[in-house]
Amino acid sequence: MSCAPPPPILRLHPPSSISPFSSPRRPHLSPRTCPWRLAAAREMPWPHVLTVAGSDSSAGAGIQADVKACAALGAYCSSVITAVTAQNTAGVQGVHLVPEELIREQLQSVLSDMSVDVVIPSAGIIKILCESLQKFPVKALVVDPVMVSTSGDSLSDPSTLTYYRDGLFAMADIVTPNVKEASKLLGGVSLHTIADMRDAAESIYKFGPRYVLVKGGDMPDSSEAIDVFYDGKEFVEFRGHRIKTRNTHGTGCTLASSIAAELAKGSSMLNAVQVAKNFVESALHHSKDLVIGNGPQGPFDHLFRLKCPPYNIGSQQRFNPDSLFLYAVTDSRMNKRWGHSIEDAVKAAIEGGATIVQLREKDIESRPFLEAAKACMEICRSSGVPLLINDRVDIALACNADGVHVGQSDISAREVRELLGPGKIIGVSCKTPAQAEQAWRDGADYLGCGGVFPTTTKANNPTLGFEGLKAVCLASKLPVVAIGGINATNAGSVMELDFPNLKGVAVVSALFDRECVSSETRNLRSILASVRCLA
Ligand SMILES: Nc1ncnc2c1ncn2[C@@H]1O[C@H](COP(=O)(O)OP(=O)(O)OP(=O)(O)O)[C@@H](O)[C@H]1O
Ligand SMILES: Cc1ncc(CO)c(N)n1
Ligand SMILES: [Mg+2]
Repeated sequence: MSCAPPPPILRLHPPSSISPFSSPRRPHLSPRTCPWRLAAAREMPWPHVLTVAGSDSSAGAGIQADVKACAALGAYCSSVITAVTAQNTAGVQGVHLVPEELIREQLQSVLSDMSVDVVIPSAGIIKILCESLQKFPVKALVVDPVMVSTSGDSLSDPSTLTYYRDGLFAMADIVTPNVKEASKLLGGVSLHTIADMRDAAESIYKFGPRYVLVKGGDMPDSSEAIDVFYDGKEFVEFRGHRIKTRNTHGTGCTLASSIAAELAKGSSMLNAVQVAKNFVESALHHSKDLVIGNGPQGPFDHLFRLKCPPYNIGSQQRFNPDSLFLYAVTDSRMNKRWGHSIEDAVKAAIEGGATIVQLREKDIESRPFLEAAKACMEICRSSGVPLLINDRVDIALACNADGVHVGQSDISAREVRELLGPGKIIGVSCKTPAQAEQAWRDGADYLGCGGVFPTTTKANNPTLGFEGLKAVCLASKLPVVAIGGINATNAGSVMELDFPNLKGVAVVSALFDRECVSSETRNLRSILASVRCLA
């Protein structure tokens, strides 16, 4: 149903895969002596975390957890081993430190060869670390002050405390003690309540890190797992469901390396912590009945998503908030009115330059809906445009859609995330800052905010106006797409609002309640582009 010659459309290319590199005997390199390094970095920057930590023979914590968590979240993880521990699901049986000279050599080997974004350092190597980071600066340091494991075993000698407090913390972007570690760092104060955790975060902040996260995984008698975040001014409580399982060995290491992976990928600190917390919770949920070892505390499966059907088919693109620029939302009644099939309407919207598509089909039976969704997936995949399904998680799972959009009365984003897993896009319709806050806590990727203008698409939908849109945008760190009554006449004025997280407009009738969907979309896209360039 093309009505005019199509102009070039936006194509989002999936990242290509990482190439193997570095033989074990390659000499130390410097960027000056290896020009191919710079060229490769420009073509394919790959998020890279270096963990400096101990090996855990049971492979649930330490280096092994870091490598698995980073792999699961799409970052490369190199490792400098500082200690070899003998441990299993019953506890820690032995710790043997690696000689300082060999730690120095490992650091030099990795940092001289690879572009590292984020380092997770350990205590006792501050001097060597400072020397290395002067030569090879990185974006961030995530310090997990490993002293006491969840099993209650000590993993460090008493001098470690001083190393952290008087050295490493001042260099850290974030430090992530558990409650027992926070207590030790503060001379043995007892931590029983959220208020105690806040006080502890405030006191630890004075040692010099930019952010503190006091983890509450080991707080007894709580139905929630609550971590307290402090940025020097404000506190944020990260609340998650407490998963009933024995398999919590390595949650702390996993949380720290997941934060590092997200920072390496370019996230802000708050988002990195939120993604990391959601990841740990999902991993525990999917591993709650796993039986590995005979002791009281087992490991969990970091790569749980490989076993979930939606993830093992092809490679998923990461969500790019810029794809919200021109968001086309279908409506079967409108398609019927104009004699368009869903597939034709989607094809035409993409031809016209839609950057993301949502199938919002309220009056269609499940089977024809799934068939149309599968056909639309093919169209969208081949154009690099993400396809989301409104509300119907079952349809999204069955057609392996890129995500789901839910409203306030649909199942929550947190539950959708449990079903879809961490790789999919989840959007939530929000009208208020409180709803936006909840969506962010539930692990949403973006917010749909409206109706900005009066609309006939949705009955009984209060109009928020620019003020309501502004309140939601300012209250949230998530990307926002404006929706409701947006058309060629008013779209420019929405984009002119220029809130940093307002990424685009979502449109139903101005695209689909028209004869020629592609030319309407093209026209709207050029209006948006005249106000704001797509980054
Ligand atoms: N049972 C659970 N259910 C959900 N989340 C949990 C659970 N246990 C821990 N967490 C979460 O895991 C993360 C790590 O917290 P925790 O306090 O267990 O760290 P840790 O004691 O340093 O871990 P470890 O020593 O086992 O590596 C936190 O975000 C915490 O809220
Ligand atoms: C090696 C190592 N590092 C960290 C932890 C904390 O869980 C552990 N148990 N083992
Ligand atoms: Mg713990």
